[in-house]
Amino acid sequence: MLEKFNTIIELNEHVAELFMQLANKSIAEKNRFTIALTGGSSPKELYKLLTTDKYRDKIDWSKVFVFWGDERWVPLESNLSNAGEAYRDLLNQISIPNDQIFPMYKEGVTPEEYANTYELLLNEHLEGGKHFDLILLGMGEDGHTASLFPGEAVLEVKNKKVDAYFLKSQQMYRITLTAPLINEAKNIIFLVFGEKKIDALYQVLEGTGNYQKYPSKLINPKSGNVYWMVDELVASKIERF
Ligand SMILES: O=C1O[C@H](COP(=O)(O)O)[C@@H](O)[C@H](O)[C@H]1O
Repeated sequence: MLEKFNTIIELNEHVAELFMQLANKSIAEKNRFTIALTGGSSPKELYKLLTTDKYRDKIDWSKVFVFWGDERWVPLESNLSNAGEAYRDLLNQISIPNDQIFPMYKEGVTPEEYANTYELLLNEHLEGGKHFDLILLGMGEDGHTASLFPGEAVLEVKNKKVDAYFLKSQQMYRITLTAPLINEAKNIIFLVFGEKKIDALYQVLEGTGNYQKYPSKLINPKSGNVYWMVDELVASKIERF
């Protein structure tokens, strides 16, 4: 489902409403809500919005279990840490038990070891060991999502839920949910806006390039919903509007 908004403010309001509805529905039905957060710049305003009076106390955060879609292998104090950003913008402002938050980073272990541990955490906490209630995703200017980067072997991984690898182009380790696991989610929300991503969005949604070139093309949930939340500017090449 592709939804276009005149402004990024309207887009974030709409996503915050949807987030609240999905959380409340899931908590009413099964007493918990499992989410994977995204990093980068795209979710910043959404996270802040969720801490405002309009949303903060309308979600029972004590029933929310927070994971990440991907992470740069850096300590949470680093300004490159996706988890660190989410703590600052959202998690430190809400009443959520600390043992329900699972950053994708741990001091003293290798990224590969922690990918295996994270997989066990997912087995334990997700419905059926694999179904997130909601995964938030961003998309880079190169069409990557989570840490599924163009041309990387991680794009072909089928037998793991979480993978870690050294991303040469950025000279750092990345850890990420794999595409098969992401596609088991009940709901996926992509947040994509701004002029710099016009071409990537067009290529992913309407272009002929394959997923090795535009990894976001891998995201196609088996039976869940995928919402592409875009602003007018980024969608300017998309013909279906
Ligand atoms: O490296 C990453 O980039 C993507 C996109 O970031 P954005 O700044 O363009 O929103 C992000 O979704 C991912 O979590 C992050 O690790």
